[in-house]
Amino acid sequence: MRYLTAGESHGPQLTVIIEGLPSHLPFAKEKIDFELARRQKGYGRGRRMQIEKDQVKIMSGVRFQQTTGAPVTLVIENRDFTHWQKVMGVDPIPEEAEKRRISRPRPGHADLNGAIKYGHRDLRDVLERSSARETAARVAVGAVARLILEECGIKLAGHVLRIGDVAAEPVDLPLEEMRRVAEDSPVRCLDKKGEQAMMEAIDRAKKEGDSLGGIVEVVVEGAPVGLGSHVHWDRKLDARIAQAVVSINAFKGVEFGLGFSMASLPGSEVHDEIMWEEGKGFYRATNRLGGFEGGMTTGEPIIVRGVMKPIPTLYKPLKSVDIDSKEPFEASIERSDSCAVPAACVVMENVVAWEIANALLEKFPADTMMELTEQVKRYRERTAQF
Ligand SMILES: Cc1cc2nc3c(=O)[nH]c(=O)nc-3n(C[C@H](O)[C@H](O)[C@H](O)COP(=O)(O)O)c2cc1C
Ligand SMILES: C=C(O[C@@H]1CC(C(=O)O)=C[C@@H](OP(=O)(O)O)[C@H]1O)C(=O)O
Repeated sequence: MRYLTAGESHGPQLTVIIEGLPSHLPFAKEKIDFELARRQKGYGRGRRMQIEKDQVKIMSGVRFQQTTGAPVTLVIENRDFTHWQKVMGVDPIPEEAEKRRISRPRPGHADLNGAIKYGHRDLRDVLERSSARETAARVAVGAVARLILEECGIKLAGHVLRIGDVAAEPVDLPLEEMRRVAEDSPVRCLDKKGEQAMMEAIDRAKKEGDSLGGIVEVVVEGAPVGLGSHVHWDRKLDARIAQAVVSINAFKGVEFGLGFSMASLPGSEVHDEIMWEEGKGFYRATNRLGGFEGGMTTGEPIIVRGVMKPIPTLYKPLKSVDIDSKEPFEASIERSDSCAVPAACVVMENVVAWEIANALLEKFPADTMMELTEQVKRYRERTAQF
């Protein structure tokens, strides 16, 4: 499968085309809209989220609530466009565009590099596309992937482990419960004390005109052994997930299982001992590697964490240089998120879902969902007997 997204943050809409979906996938629009609504929530978001009400319009590839096998086109409207038509319409009004031209790049955003690379004198030509508004499109794609995973008995959930200097206490919950507790939390945190402290940290940062990043964890259960491959670098599924996670706006790092702490541990405290049981087949005694060996799933839960840097647009300005006058300035801004880690958690869940669904369809090529689910079922039976 593959997909493309298009659309600017303040343009009329985001558009997604997904190609390679099997036919007869029950296409539940309400489940896609549910994921989009989840992404809009979260403590620390700015005013833009009060304007948008993200929902997909299905424009192709679906009839009578099922995929046909043809490319699926989804559209998400930008309600804010009505306020930006003069500068974002196809026929912009030159005086208006000049009046609202941006020449002051923000440290930490794509503004300056993008302008130099693409030769723009209006930084809007960069920021419109580099905006994390695009993650709404990727969440819609991931939500479609989740529909496939659901049919194949694969589930996932995400939660926030850290915001700024506040770390959540470890809470061990079954996946469904984890999902429910995270959903009820304004910061998607499983630990109630941590949740409160995180919200206070966001309030403090906001008051000081600053922003916060954090750490998000996603857990996937039910992925069969052997998704991905050791035979070539670009077929390693952990590597693909890593790319997908670091491609989320402001994500700077990724780790699996014990992650970076593996560096200071001996092998005997990192590798997961192999066990075997009649009927169940092979399994690991522990899951310290987070579900991957050799770029392939082990059959244990996938545990992946991503780190998000603090939001670059600050009310407390950082020093920068105007691209026209070359004079230093301290930026002032209209609006921004102070912390988008809870929203980014939903984005991460969905980009991971896409990578797993894609790997599933590489291992079990299928034109129809019946072909896919049958292959997965037979393979699970075979691997239990291995
Ligand atoms: C859900 C989400 C919301 C974001 N909101 C903002 C925002 O309001 N203001 C901002 O400057 N950056 C925001 N960002 C981060 C920028 O989009 C990101 O830092 C920018 O595209 C530069 O890319 P990089 O940080 O990956 O280098 C957000 C990121 C995510 C995932
Ligand atoms: C629009 C979204 O996030 C935006 C991501 C973003 C950025 O620079 O990444 C900047 C802000 O945009 P605006 O300046 O219009 O308020 C966020 O609101 C969204 O998540 O849907």
